[in-house]
Amino acid sequence: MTATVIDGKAFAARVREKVGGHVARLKQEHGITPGLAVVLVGEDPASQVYVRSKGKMTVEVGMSSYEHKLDVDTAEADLLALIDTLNNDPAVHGILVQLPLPKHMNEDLVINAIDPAKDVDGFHISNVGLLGTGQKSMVPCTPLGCLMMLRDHHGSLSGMDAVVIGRSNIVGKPMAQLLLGESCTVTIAHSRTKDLADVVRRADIVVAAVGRPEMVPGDWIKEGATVIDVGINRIDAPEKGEGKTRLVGDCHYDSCAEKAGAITPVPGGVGPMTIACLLANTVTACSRANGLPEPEGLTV
Ligand SMILES: NC(=O)C1=CN([C@@H]2O[C@H](COP(=O)(O)OP(=O)(O)OC[C@H]3O[C@@H](n4cnc5c(N)ncnc54)[C@H](OP(=O)(O)O)[C@@H]3O)[C@@H](O)[C@H]2O)C=CC1
Ligand SMILES: Nc1nc(=O)c2c([nH]1)NC[C@@H]1CN(c3ccc(C(=O)N[C@@H](CCC(=O)O)C(=O)O)cc3)C=[N+]21
Ligand SMILES: [Mg+2]
Repeated sequence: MTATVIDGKAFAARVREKVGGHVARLKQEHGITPGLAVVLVGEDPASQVYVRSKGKMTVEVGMSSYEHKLDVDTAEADLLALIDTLNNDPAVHGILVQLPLPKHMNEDLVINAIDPAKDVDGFHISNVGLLGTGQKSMVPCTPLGCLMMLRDHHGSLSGMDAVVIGRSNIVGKPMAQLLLGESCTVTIAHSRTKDLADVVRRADIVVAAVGRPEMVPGDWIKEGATVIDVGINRIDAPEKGEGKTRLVGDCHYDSCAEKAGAITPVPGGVGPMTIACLLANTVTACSRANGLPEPEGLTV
């Protein structure tokens, strides 16, 4: 079998178009422009690229983008003060603090200082609790993007065996919650899992969120399974020339594509959907903040 390639880049463009439509309506009918504030502490070049592309797409869909770049040695209290200002700024409907934060900061403390209604990452404990109990919340962007692609490809996921590899708070755990919400039978695997190969071989849906380049080989994949590769790993690519690099996922693409029914590529899979869902969450947050009906089809 040769897998259907799930084109996250094209899907993300359609999501952004929908977001753009809602933004235009909010402006025309209500005079409201949704705003997204992104806070970056430090100068990690990869994060800078990512923050820049988020800012560009935010503006492209008609929203206001506010970028705050803080020095790597900024005091935690100063970051908390900025978050407080953004929490109280009526032009800001979504706040994202780029992770990871420098070592001297307490990530939990910082995340939980964000107004949960503006927490477009869905990382605040209040949103985590709402998601876990099946209530309306802000849903983390990466898992939300994965779920949109899975629903689009399969329709109903009810009764499917899903294996999520990775148990981070930002990807693995919320992904598992969403799949449970779709009535999948969900297994969460991690670094202590015994016989990961056997666990993965049972799965109709595999979501890999590990951060280990090409760790999942095709022979772990059940014939016809759907593979969602969240991993973004930059590896050396001497074949492209000296000092060159390329991006790969957590799954070995070629061998997995031979076994899978459908697969997301890296790049061009989950990554673009994450950014599109960030914009979707911002327009959802803006609608809720103004007591307006939520845009349809942009959240779970
Ligand atoms: N496409 C996108 O938009 C995004 C992509 N990413 C990418 O996704 C990947 C995962 O990110 P994140 O969740 O933050 O990563 P974390 O490092 O926070 O978590 C990794 C998880 O993988 C598990 N793990 C590590 N080694 C193994 C192993 N050998 N076998 C099984 N499980 C293992 C860890 O287990 P344990 O808990 O036991 O340590 C942990 O639960 C990264 O490549 C990251 O760059 C992340 C966010 C967004
Ligand atoms: N508070 C917070 N929220 C996040 O959502 C968050 C974060 N911190 N820290 C870092 C991770 C990583 N992440 C990515 C999103 C999109 C791409 C993406 O668009 N990738 C492109 C490739 C980009 C390239 O070429 O480098 C693709 O996969 O096609 C990548 C990575 C969000 N994260
Ligand atoms: Mg992490």
